[in-house]
Amino acid sequence: MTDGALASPVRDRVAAGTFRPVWIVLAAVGSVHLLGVRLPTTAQYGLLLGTVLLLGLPHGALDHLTLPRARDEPVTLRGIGIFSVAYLAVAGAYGIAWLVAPAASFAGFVLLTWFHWGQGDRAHLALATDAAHLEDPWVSRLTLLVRGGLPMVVPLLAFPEQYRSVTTTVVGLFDPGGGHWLAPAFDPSTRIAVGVGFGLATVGTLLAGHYVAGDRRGWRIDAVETGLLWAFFATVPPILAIGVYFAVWHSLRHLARLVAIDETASTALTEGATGRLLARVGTGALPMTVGALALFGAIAVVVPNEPGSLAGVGGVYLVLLAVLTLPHAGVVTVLDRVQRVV
Ligand SMILES: CC1=C(/C=C/C(C)=C/C=C/C(C)=C/C=O)C(C)(C)CCC1
Ligand SMILES: [Fe+2]
Repeated sequence: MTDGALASPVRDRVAAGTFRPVWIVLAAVGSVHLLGVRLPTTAQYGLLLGTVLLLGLPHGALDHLTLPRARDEPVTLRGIGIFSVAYLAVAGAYGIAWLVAPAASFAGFVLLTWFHWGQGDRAHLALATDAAHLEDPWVSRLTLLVRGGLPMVVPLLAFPEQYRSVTTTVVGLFDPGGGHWLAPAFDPSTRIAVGVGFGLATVGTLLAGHYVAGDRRGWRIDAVETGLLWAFFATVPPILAIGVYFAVWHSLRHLARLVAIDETASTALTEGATGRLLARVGTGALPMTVGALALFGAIAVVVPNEPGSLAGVGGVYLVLLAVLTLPHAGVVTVLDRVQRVV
């Protein structure tokens, strides 16, 4: 067990809710696609936009409460005020970067997500399982690299055209044709090299984990999930795949982590009081979710080229996620240290 592992009744509930049911959802979506079913792109964007309310935005809307709760410190109005100003300053600086250099900001967004989703998965493994293999610092870093890379790299290998179209749409909000210098990323030779490299990193990381900790349950869960995510992102078109993953994988795991450090919520969880649990999480996340929605509207107005389609609105949403994820990943990085995940 790692230092930060949760108390066991909470941990068992978190594990029960975040592993198997979510694997089933991904496997079901993947299987339907293997049978040849395809959702129209607008429906895929619609589902991605559903994460505005469905777990996605709300998962970051508790950031202002996260560190005080993790450190067992009181939440004060003054603390929230200072936190919010700093948070918006970081988000705002990244927003300006989007205006100045949209293509580089997009590339930065993919790398930021790679890091952040990797750190999220690593923490969940460390906290919800006996992931002894993560106690090795190199296996821990490599696991972040592999887990975060799955949603960012595998779609590039399997669905380069949709990847390119999302890139063009998002960058095009700022500068039509501005995604030009990202074009080499979509060349077959780049994709083959990235695919081989990432495949080797995946296998190498799992082997190294097995080597340092043996065939333990936490490692087996890691291996099963890594295989499942490879298959999922190789099968399901990325706008849809990322929408599903963002809600039921990344956000659900993060929210479960926050429930575990909130006594009111974790008591409701262990007592099976679902209504009370949802009310607690929902009321906590409501104000900042509303704030994020206002920012969504503001970005739609500020981008130089007004979004003229559902894809454009989806693009604005991705820019919103980008600017919010920078300070959010900062909070999670500190949380990882407080909970001794790293
Ligand atoms: C939709 C989509 C993409 C990127 C999505 C990203 C980067 C989402 C990030 C969300 C975050 C960081 C949420 C907060 O945790 C790709 C892979 C570029 C191409 C295909 C479709
Ligand atoms: Fe997150």
